[in-house]
Amino acid sequence: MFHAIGSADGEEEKAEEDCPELVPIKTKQREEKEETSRPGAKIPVTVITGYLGAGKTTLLNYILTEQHSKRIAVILNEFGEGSALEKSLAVSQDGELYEEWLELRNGCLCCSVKDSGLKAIENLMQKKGKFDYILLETTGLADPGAVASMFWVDAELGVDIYLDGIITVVDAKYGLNHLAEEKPDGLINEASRQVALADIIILNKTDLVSEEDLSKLRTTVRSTNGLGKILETQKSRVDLSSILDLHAFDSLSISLQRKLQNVPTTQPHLDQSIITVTFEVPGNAKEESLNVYIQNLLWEKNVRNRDDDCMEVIRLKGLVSIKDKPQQVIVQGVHELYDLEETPVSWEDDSERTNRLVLIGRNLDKDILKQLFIATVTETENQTTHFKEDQVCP
Ligand SMILES: Nc1nc2c(ncn2[C@@H]2O[C@H](COP(=O)(O)OP(=O)(O)OP(=O)(O)O)[C@@H](O)[C@H]2O)c(=O)[nH]1
Ligand SMILES: [Zn+2]
Repeated sequence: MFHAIGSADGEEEKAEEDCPELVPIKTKQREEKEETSRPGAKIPVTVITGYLGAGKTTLLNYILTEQHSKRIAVILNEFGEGSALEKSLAVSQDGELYEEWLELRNGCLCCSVKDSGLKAIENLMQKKGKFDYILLETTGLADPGAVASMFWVDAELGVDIYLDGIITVVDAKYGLNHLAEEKPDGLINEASRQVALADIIILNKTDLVSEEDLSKLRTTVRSTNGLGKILETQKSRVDLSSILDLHAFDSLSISLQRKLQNVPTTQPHLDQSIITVTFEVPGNAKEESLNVYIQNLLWEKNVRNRDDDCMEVIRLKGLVSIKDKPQQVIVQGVHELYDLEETPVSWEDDSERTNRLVLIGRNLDKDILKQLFIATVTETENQTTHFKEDQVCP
């Protein structure tokens, strides 16, 4: 795991008292299940994000109340203003609001937290054996990158859990407005950031829009994130198997190569919008050179496009060939964090070795990014004038 100094410190320490103790409602059936859970197995965490009111809690409530065979621990974000559903979930037998772990009839656990989900997860991990999956809802304005980074950086958590994927719920009616919103400071708006980071994008509330409007939204979302899978729902009713166990961040995603091959470079659909860029460069890269390439983009931020705007990479995914490594290597990046991980798959022969990268972000120029990567593989000087070592972007 590589991360820039000072990049992804969590806002921990706050939610200690939010999730004190589990309400014990033990059943015989549950105890039998506990015995069957494998000791030492890592628990997947799926982060659920999406703009205010998009349908995140609706999705979690659906999962909490539906009958399924999974034992899922759900961490809801702070109670929204007057959301009846959220409150009803958190009401105890004597009608008082609780902020603690509740064990539900279908095997799920539930908790609501105020600030960072990190403490809640630490508390939750003490109840190991009672669940096999964690779903975490972020607040509507959250940058899911920060939440996702938390699972990468926190080594103590890392031994028990892993980030399975990021789901972004988009409001079909207001999603386009949210995506087009211009921030006065020129920063990328939250809605776009959330879509850019997603492995799964759920276009929810399709009952409220015409097929024409839905199609516009679909096109815009696709142009932002060419990699994520798009699902369409009403009341966030989605087949659980299509959103869980994605292994989006680890080397178990063996189908990654095939998946990456089908990702096209997209055209911007909104001013200043985020796009997806993909390219392939044959050959091997030295590990150090590859690190420099990625770090220039994610840390140094000294790569610019033709208009001299800084390239901002939000998500990076790729399959690369590293010199002297027989196995294919996955590269994953979220904001300033990235990771290189060997897959169990070996390159068959040298002629097959290639690097395929997918970058999602703003001001990206495919030709420049590719040219810089070719220089990385061939170990030639950076010919491009768009690489400015001494000019760091704000
Ligand atoms: N018409 C319609 N309404 C929906 C649908 N899904 C959710 N809603 C409603 O939209 C409102 C917001 O849903 P929530 O699930 O609370 O949204 P959220 O993303 O958790 O919202 P915050 O946590 O406040 O950011 C609720 O009143 C839901 O009942 C849908 O498919 N169609
Ligand atoms: Zn909510």
